[in-house]
Amino acid sequence: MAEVPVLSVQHLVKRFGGLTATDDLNLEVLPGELHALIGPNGAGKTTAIGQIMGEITPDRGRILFMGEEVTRLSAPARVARGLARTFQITQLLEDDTAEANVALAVQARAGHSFRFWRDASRDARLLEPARAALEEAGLPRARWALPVADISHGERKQLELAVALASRPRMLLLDEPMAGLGASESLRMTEVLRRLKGRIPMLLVEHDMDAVFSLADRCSVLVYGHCIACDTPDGIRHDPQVRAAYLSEEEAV
Ligand SMILES: Nc1ncnc2c1ncn2[C@@H]1O[C@H](COP(=O)(O)OP(=O)(O)OP(=O)(O)O)[C@@H](O)[C@H]1O
Repeated sequence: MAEVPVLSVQHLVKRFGGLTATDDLNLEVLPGELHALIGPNGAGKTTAIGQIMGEITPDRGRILFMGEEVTRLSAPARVARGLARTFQITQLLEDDTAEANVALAVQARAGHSFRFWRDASRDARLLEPARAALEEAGLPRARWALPVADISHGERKQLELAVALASRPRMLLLDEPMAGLGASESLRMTEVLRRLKGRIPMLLVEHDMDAVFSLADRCSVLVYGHCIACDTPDGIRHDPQVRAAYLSEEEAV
């Protein structure tokens, strides 16, 4: 029997006025798969993630998560089902410590049972899973107690990954985790994602082609909101249509 995809996007359409940002998009992420979503600037990658998370309402089409339709569910309801995302521009509480940011995310997942705990950063029941998530995201221990404002851009990206992991997701949507990182920070993030690979299915939006080609099981290529190819990294690298539309233009291969 064929595997049920973790995520299935079917004939998705989203228009902003006269602009079709998502144009009959079909996409499947299989269990354990790291699936990259690539394409030129403005191709509609972030808009696709927004619709999968329930932050943007599609005009047409369906989204299935774990075989169940979620198209009309709210974003919090999708998070409760196990979807989590990171952002292109990090969204963290600057004055709180790295650890407290993750502890708050654990608290949010725990919901009502922690309603009366005011200080998430002091509760062992929150700190333990928070530290496990920080470990998984590869943030060095020495940085955990620092305010977010005092850590580097690369460390923020790792922290944001830890925040997403704190909700114990069944699937991760990563919107440009390497954006703004230097070469060594990108390599570190690539290694972190490689360690997560296989355990959590991931949809990775990323412009860093070295990272994409070394991590992805399959890549979908988006151009003007439409998927023009879905293949293994090797297949994508040698696809003439993809090279013409995207890769050769960016001199990525
Ligand atoms: N809220 C909005 N209102 C109007 N147009 C929008 C809105 N959000 C996105 N767009 C447009 O939709 C298109 C797709 O944008 P999107 O941010 O999804 O692309 P992207 O592939 O993620 O780009 P990048 O790689 O630069 O992040 C762009 O032309 C963008 O200007």
